[in-house]
Amino acid sequence: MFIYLLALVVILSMAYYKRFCYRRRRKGEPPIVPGHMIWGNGEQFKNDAIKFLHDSQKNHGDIFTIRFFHQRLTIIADPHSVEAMSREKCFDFDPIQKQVNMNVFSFVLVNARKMIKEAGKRVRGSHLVTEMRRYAVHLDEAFNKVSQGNNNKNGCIKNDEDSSNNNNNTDKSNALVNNNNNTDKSNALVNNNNNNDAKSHCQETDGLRKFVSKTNFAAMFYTIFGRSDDQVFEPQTVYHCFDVFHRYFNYLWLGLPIKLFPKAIEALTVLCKQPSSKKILAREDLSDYIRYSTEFMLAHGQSEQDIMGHNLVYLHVNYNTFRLSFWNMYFLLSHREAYDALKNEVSGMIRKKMESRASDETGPVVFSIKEIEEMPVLDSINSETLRLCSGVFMVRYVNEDCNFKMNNGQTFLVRKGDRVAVYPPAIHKDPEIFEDPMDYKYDRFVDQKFYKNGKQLKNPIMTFGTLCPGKRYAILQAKWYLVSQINKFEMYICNGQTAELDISYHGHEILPPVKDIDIQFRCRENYQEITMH
Ligand code: HEM
Repeated sequence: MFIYLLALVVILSMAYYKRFCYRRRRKGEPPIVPGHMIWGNGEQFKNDAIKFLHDSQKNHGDIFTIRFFHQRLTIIADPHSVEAMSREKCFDFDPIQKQVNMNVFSFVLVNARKMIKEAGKRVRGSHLVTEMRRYAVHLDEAFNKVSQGNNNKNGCIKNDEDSSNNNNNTDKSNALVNNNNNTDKSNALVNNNNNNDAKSHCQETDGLRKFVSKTNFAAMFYTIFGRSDDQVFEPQTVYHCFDVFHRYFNYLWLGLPIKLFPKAIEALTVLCKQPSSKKILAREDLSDYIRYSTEFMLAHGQSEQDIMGHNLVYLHVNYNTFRLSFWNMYFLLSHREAYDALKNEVSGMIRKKMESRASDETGPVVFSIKEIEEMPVLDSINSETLRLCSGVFMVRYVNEDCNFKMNNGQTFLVRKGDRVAVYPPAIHKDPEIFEDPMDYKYDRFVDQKFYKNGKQLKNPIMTFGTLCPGKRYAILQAKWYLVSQINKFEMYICNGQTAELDISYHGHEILPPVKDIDIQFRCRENYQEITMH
């Protein structure tokens, strides 16, 4: 009996292998990277994705096919061919977007192409200006709220008088300065940054990630959905539930049933406790994106559950901006030369604007979107974070057998039903493109061009793929967050703690840290109020 069972198992395994895993390379197809009989290249990828892809590129060239179980992925490793991949008609993003909507958030978006195209306009042009203004206001409120912590009941006070009143934490003050070896006393923006002053100011302790969630994520959340007194669908609850839910994202995306993950069900149940679409639409300060998409979905007969699913997808894409802001802050705080360079850039601009003011002019100093976008140090800092922290695959489904022409003129046959992908993290860490690619260099992108095989890269940072409609909006929010943060707060990492990227999240646009780190912060004295128009 045992022999028969064993024979059956062997026959079934061979049939599975032949049907799903075995493939003979056809003439003209990209080389196949050898892997395990059953799970293909999964383990090599999991152990060290970047090394595995760099080695495969060295051994097989700029295009090759790998396999995760039965799923084949043709990797385009040549950065110059990304544009061609993006333009290729037989490579389709829709099935990928449908897979996320269905497998992770349980809904199908009707007339998805039109909706995404039109809704995407709601974070560009004049909408971008409106949304950024809203974000700046919510961020200010969030900053005031965090600075009204245990020690500083008055929040951010903009004058000298608070210095003696709130001093009830001398020990921490000393620790704060000593731990971080901060020697900067260089300009007005940070004129209280030395031991004596530190003693006379109160500060708060928190996790950096927690701090960014209470400020950046909260401001994004209110910008998206408007303000409300909802007890469940509010930033901190949603942030915590997303944090749990995201741990299972890759499994769900690949099609594993959510029933296998009780914690994901628990988190999703809370995330779905949203107000009705009618209630959300009644909010005057609702974002243009959610207003448009909700009205579109209602007009196409979609259910309340579908609309909730879409709201979560939108929060999910925005969550990347929160992760980006965490890393931006972390790198700044752990590289004081970067911190000081940005601080000087911000204070220099504020000073210049103050000097050109009429003597009776008061109120916040106003930055335009263009000014924020054109700050070279800020731009480089943000690009460097995007380079180091992205984990995303840019994937397309192959909807028919086709010949794909690489940038160098070579043509390869790609099979219907496979997927093609670019893996930006491997390009971002290519030592031929970026010198010392594993190092953080805050000014790496200041007036620099990047080359591969002697040819300049059009887009050295590919964290947003080619399709993301929110790229400019997300970058602008992340930049404004840094400018406002550095203008308003002093912040230090406690006891030289370090944060590590959690590579088990590979596939997510921006990777989260393995764990949070402790920070101390306080509101600057005499900071100049700023705003964006
Ligand atoms: C740091 C923040 C963000 C990152 C890193 C990011 C990254 C990405 C990436 C890699 C893709 C796939 C693109 C491709 O394969 O070519 C994508 C798609 C998308 N992103 Fe973003 N994104 C971010 C923020 C946002 C924001 C704020 C929005 C809000 C509008 C947004 C909306 C979308 C949408 C709607 C798609 C699907 C596009 C389509 O189906 O054509 N993203 N994003």
